[in-house]
Amino acid sequence: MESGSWHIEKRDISRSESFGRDVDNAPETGCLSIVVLGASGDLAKKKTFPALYHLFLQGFLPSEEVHIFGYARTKISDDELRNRIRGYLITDKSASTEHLDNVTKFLELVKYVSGSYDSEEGFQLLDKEIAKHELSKNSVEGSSRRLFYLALPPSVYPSVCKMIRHNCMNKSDLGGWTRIVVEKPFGKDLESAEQLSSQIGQLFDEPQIYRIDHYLGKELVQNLLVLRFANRFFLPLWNRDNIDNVQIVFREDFGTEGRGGYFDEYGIIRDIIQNHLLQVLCLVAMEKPVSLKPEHIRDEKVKVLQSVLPIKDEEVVLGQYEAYRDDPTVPDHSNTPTFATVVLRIHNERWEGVPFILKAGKALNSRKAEIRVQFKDVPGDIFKCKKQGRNEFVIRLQPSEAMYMKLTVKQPGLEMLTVQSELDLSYRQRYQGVTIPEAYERLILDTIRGDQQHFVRRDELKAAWEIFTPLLHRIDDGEKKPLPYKPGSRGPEAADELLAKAGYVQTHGYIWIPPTL
Ligand SMILES: NC(=O)C1=CN([C@@H]2O[C@H](COP(=O)(O)OP(=O)(O)OC[C@H]3O[C@@H](n4cnc5c(N)ncnc54)[C@H](OP(=O)(O)O)[C@@H]3O)[C@@H](O)[C@H]2O)C=CC1
Ligand SMILES: O=C1O[C@H](COP(=O)(O)O)[C@@H](O)[C@H](O)[C@H]1O
Repeated sequence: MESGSWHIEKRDISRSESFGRDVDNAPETGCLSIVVLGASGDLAKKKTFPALYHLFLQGFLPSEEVHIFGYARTKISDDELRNRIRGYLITDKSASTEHLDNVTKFLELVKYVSGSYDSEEGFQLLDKEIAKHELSKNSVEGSSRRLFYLALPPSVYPSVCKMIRHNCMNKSDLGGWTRIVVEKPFGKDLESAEQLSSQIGQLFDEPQIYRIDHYLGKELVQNLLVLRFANRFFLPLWNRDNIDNVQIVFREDFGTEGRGGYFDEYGIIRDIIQNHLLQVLCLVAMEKPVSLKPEHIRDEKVKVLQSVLPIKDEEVVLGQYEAYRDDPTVPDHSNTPTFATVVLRIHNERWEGVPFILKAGKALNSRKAEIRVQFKDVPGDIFKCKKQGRNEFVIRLQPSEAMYMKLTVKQPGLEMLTVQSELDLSYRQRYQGVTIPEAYERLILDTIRGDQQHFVRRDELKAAWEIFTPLLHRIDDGEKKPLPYKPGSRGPEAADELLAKAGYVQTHGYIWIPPTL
């Protein structure tokens, strides 16, 4: 099979082979209604509907049980919504007839309901449509499952949740369920996030709320626990005695591209660092959980977050790319950072003194996300090879998923010379023909299965906002200003200087090249 193409493999939705999944959650069948609120938006068309399509293809959304509803204010017909979605599912003009047929079958499951986010009428109509579908599938009252995916700006979460609670709940607690999925950014600071949490918490119980962070659905992020706790050689090395510094990096080689209005309100720290990168940090730094049960894992993540010390001003570099303000939806005097490097310090026995450097930026020179663990120098270096670089363990989240270990070896030949090389596990090469699922696909499947392991718990979210709120307020008040940088560059030079000050030693003359097949 070609790499990147889809395995069309019918699977039993209730069959769960993953570790750590609660047995209580096991077989879940019955009529399933998936409602995408904000169906007219960017996330819905780019991520949510394509993820649902791929789940459908693999047999996780059987047409005899499932119906998908799009809901938004825009007045369009079922067919107009279907055509919009079709455009994102069929990108290739030479798509096979099988692919076209599959898309058509999938789109037959999709219906559109138009209504506002704060009026009963729209949601009553939605409820009527869901009930009609449930009836047509002979669902017994109380055994139907309703999943509401809020692909919406957070400002409308409270009213939408209220409308769902009052008008669209699964009719009985016997059997079925009602769950809601909420997107980030969940709030703008500690106070607003807590307020949002209380508002939603009054309407839904915590097990019904799925706070999605799509980085938790990425293959190599999901691999972190296995890597750390199922491999003997990482156990003794993963601490302050051996590790000098850790970098968690997100780079994009494009700017805010049509999302300037949204982005300017949030900035790179709220968009990427406070959620995606911090979640990755938790998995890199946490202690071994008692088991793989979601609550055990999330307990350990919260402990890491609560051990993070207040961020020091001198350990932050902000940037804003030139031309960012050319976007007509961005104010002329915007102080919003599109780049940030922030050093976090974890005050516990394992990590005292080890900087965790979180770096994220838009309009940079490349697109990639990775974790770079740099080890300390070898004591008593008889080969005098320190200059060639330190050992590093790199986990490349995207693109070209890989993990590689940079190490020093003898240069092949007659001379006793050392050289930097790597032990390389590149997924495309090692797992040829294996399709790596999209993060959203995995996470939506988890919500259907009732698995909260890869979702953010309320106390986790609170601890995350506690770390960044003071810095965010200083930026919002204009006390801390971003430095300009050229689009297509590495970001402000001051960020590299901060990296060096934090202890990162760059290996010159060595570049890892992903192997080609
Ligand atoms: N787009 C992306 O790549 C990502 C987005 N997210 C998050 O997902 C959520 C949705 O994002 P996205 O799809 O980009 O957002 P959009 O701005 O595209 O909004 C989605 C839909 O919500 C409705 N809407 C927009 N603004 C308002 C408003 N002020 N009041 C009421 N309704 C409004 C519109 O539908 P209508 O007018 O038809 O009702 C729109 O089609 C957000 O929380 C975002 O942060 C998370 C990760 C990535
Ligand atoms: O959440 C977001 O993520 C995307 C990047 O996601 P990725 O999976 O492509 O790495 C980012 O572009 C967007 O600004 C942000 O809201």
